[in-house]
Amino acid sequence: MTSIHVQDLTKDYGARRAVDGLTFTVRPGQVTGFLGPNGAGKSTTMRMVLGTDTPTSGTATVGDLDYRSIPEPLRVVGALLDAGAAHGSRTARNHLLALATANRIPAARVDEVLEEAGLAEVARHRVRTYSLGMRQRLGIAAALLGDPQVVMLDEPSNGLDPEGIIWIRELLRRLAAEGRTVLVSSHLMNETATFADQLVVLGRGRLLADTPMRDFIDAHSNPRVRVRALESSRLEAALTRAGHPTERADDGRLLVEGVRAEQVGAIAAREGVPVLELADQEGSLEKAYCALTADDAEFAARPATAGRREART
Ligand SMILES: Nc1ncnc2c1ncn2[C@@H]1O[C@H](COP(=O)(O)OP(=O)(O)OP(=O)(O)O)[C@@H](O)[C@H]1O
Repeated sequence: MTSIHVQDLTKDYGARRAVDGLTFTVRPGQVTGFLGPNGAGKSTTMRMVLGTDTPTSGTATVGDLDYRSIPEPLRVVGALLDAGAAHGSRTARNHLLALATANRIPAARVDEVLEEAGLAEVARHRVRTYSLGMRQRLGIAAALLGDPQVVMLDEPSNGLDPEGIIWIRELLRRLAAEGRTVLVSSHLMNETATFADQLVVLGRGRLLADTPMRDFIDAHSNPRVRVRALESSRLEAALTRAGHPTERADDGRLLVEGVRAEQVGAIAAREGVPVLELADQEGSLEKAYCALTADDAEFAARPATAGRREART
């Protein structure tokens, strides 16, 4: 089993520290979402894993090996870092054939990945005629070419249409189910929530979180309950007396912040109010992410009066 190990990794570009003492491990058999505001250091970290950037200090290895020392790297690590990497005057098929030859991958595999990426019909078209989404699919096809144990994709949904986004989601889930190590950066939180098991979150080059996605959402969201009752006003009054002020949703349901369904159910029962519907509202990854990273966005618009949060998990 091959993991990605990042250990005390730091990268300076002149006076700018892009990655700052990062340590985390990306494990096989799950999809790890790699999140962080613009400029947080995700791409730089991925480039150091791939050996295209050299760390200022620390290490980034794949299965304990420096990427540059892996003899046929595409067979071990497949990566999409820059969808514009294919030469425009080449056909997609020739682009992949060149990569396959350099890594002693059979040519038949080229047609397999073109098929898998939905590009079989346009495989003999020049890459310069491709849309952004098609280039993205080609980059993903290239990443899969060597049937690698480790797959690392930087913003794979970029430019994809809704069908492409579903394709990517299913592909990532399948790669993880096959026991591969999958690291995926994204700015699309709702999208990430559909495929990630684990999250690594950066802010200004530092590690803000490395945790299962469910735990991350629970830790950074307030519990909230939605309830529909026959005598809403009576329940509302009882909840307020118990220290749980309510809000009324447009559909007449009550929304109660900071409690669990069982607490609301118990109060309703004590009050003798018949409850028609009662549910905990799941926190969203987007809200949890924004709560964590609000102060760490390098390029965020923020009100002049915004103060820094004291506590951070
Ligand atoms: N080649 C480079 N030369 C100088 N500075 C760089 C270089 N590459 C990245 N940086 C800087 O390093 C920081 C981290 O950038 P990086 O692209 O890794 O962030 P990111 O998290 O991938 O951002 P985004 O989500 O916008 O892609 C930024 O401040 C960026 O300007």
